[in-house]
Amino acid sequence: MSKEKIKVYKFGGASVKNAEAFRNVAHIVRAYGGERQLLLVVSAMGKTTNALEQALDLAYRQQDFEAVFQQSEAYHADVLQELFPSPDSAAHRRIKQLFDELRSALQRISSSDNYDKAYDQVVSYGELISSALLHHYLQEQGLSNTWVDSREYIQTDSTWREARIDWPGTERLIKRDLPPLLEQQLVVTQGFIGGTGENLTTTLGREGSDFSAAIFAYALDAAEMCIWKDVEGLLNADPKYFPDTVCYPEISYQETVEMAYYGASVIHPKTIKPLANKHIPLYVKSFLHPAGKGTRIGDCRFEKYAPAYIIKENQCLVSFSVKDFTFVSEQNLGTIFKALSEVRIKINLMQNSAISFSICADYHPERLHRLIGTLQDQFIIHYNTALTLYTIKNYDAESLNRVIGKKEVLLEQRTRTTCQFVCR
Ligand SMILES: Nc1ncnc2c1ncn2[C@@H]1O[C@H](COP(=O)(O)OP(=O)(O)O)[C@@H](O)[C@H]1O
Ligand SMILES: N[C@@H](CC(=O)OP(=O)(O)O)C(=O)O
Repeated sequence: MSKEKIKVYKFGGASVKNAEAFRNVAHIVRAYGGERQLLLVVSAMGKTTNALEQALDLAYRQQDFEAVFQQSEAYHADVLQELFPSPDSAAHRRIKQLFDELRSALQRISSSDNYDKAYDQVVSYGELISSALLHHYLQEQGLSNTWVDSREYIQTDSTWREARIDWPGTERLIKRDLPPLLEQQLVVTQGFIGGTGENLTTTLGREGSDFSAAIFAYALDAAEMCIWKDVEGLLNADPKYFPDTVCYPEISYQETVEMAYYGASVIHPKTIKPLANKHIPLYVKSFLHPAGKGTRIGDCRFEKYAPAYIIKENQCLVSFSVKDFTFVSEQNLGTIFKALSEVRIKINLMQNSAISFSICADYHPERLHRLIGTLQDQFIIHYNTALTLYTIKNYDAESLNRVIGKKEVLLEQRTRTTCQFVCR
């Protein structure tokens, strides 16, 4: 069978948050996935990744992580119990084994370990557990499938927590093994995680499962990919902030990548490039209303899109001034960029004047203090926190007024199509 027939479905945390959600996944796979070879990429259940981060923090500080661990274990046990009433099923044994491994991993952590490396070894269990559950549940429902360990396929370097993909190696391994498996039956694998040449686990960045699915779709030359979400499709704003959103029936890769880059959290920003490079359409659909049309993202072009509103909270605005009133030079900027990269602060917006340079970034107190420590001898540094970055794409007077109104604007930037405001 041709590879053109392969389809990749990604199910995020919200779509596997309880037993009912797992039943719904089985329904979607049966009702909509049938005519093609299907790869399922799944994230950790509900808010499991946050819980594992909390357990890791406690373990790293040599504090008691048992309560957090047991809460997560009990959450999974409830779902397991509802899906597999018999306690001696293979699913129960496998999940118990994974939680035992996770507890040992947490117990082994010492405060002298590399935190980011330990993070990847621990937090990856969320996806290992959810994918094992999905594998057993689909199996039990008569949907035969193979569980595949994505760490053996998504090959990365050891940039812990934000691993970089070895594209040729990853593509070779996926192409070698997965098409024959997919010809036989469904394949279930994990989002978010990869592996190094030394068989250590890495993660691809928070919310990275969309990206994982796109990597598989790319390497498989899939016919299409679909991410199943709790919204109707790609909307012109997050419905958690705006009551009257509109859903784009069709939108271009470029428009989408820009929205994701500016912070539309519905799609991980790295997802689009691999798909666009191979012209693989991406569907965003609702797992709550799977028969809905959703959004098709692809090679299309429209003159006029509805204004899109993107909100990024918990921002900080940092300004660097040169101490002796000389201009901010390329050399100074080079020093600042190098320090930002070292402490892993990503710039969301930047602006310079004659003697100062400002950036807006997600607020990570510990990273910011390390940055200040590195640069305070050379620059006068001021910062504000608790700010919000508003981006309006395809703006007009009405949309600007709607969002900014009487807010206090600390920094503003406009192009012909996009407006950005950092507000208190
Ligand atoms: N432009 C947008 N269109 C649709 N949803 C958006 C948009 N911007 C932000 N969101 C938010 O993204 C959420 C879905 O993404 P996410 O929670 O990451 O899904 P999952 O983790 O299940 O994959 C929605 O519930 C919605 O609040
Ligand atoms: N579980 C990871 C990866 C991920 O992509 O999750 P989700 O698909 O639920 O956003 C996270 O929470 O970051």
